[in-house]
Amino acid sequence: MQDYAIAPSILSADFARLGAEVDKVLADGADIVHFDVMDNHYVPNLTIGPMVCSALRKYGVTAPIDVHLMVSPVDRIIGDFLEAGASYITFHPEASQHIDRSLQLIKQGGAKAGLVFNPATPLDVLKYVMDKVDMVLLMSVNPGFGGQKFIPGTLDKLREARALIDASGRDIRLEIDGGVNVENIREIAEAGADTFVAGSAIFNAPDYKAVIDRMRSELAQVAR
Ligand SMILES: O=C(CO)[C@H](O)[C@H](O)COP(=O)(O)O
Ligand SMILES: [Fe+2]
Repeated sequence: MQDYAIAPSILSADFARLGAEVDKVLADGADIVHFDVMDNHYVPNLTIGPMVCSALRKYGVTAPIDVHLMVSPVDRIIGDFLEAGASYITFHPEASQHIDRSLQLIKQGGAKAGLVFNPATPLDVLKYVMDKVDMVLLMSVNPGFGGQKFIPGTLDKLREARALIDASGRDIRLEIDGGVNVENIREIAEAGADTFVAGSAIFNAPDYKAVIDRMRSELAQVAR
């Protein structure tokens, strides 16, 4: 059985009660905290930064924190997130002037590094940096907002990314972000994803555990 991970996006959590929300979703079975950083420049929205990541660590969160950077420029914020306790740091290749350098900054700081591909961004650059990547994140919505609808063409792109990752022989997670829910998670896993970001599907539901349990039972039925 594949090692599937469920990563609730705290973008849809109640920010006024963030520590309690993160505790709850982890106690309810989540594996990873997905942390969306938006700068109102690379994307048309503004969210949270390294101080909030650091506050979650001080509050006692020990689970992996998966920092999804939707910021430009990328490099000058990486050090702050390394200090703040990020486990994964991913960024969009369009937002970095030097993709290889940004990946190295993350890895030299002791975090895992990843690249994020928007729905219309080709995977081309991946082959040049495969040896430095620990995570590939495919966006299944245009970045900037939670609660959007999954773009179906992402399934073919997942299959393409899965083939590249398998051919590399490296231990690289394949994460999907945007519009993931109980109804589509199985099909997404069958296309090759192993890490599932879900914001509104979990945090907008009255019972987080019920949603996560249903996601896991869908994943247990994935055809291999
Ligand atoms: O990166 C993101 C948006 O840019 C979010 O992680 C994503 O949209 C999650 O929210 P939802 O599951 O509601 O689509
Ligand atoms: Fe995200």
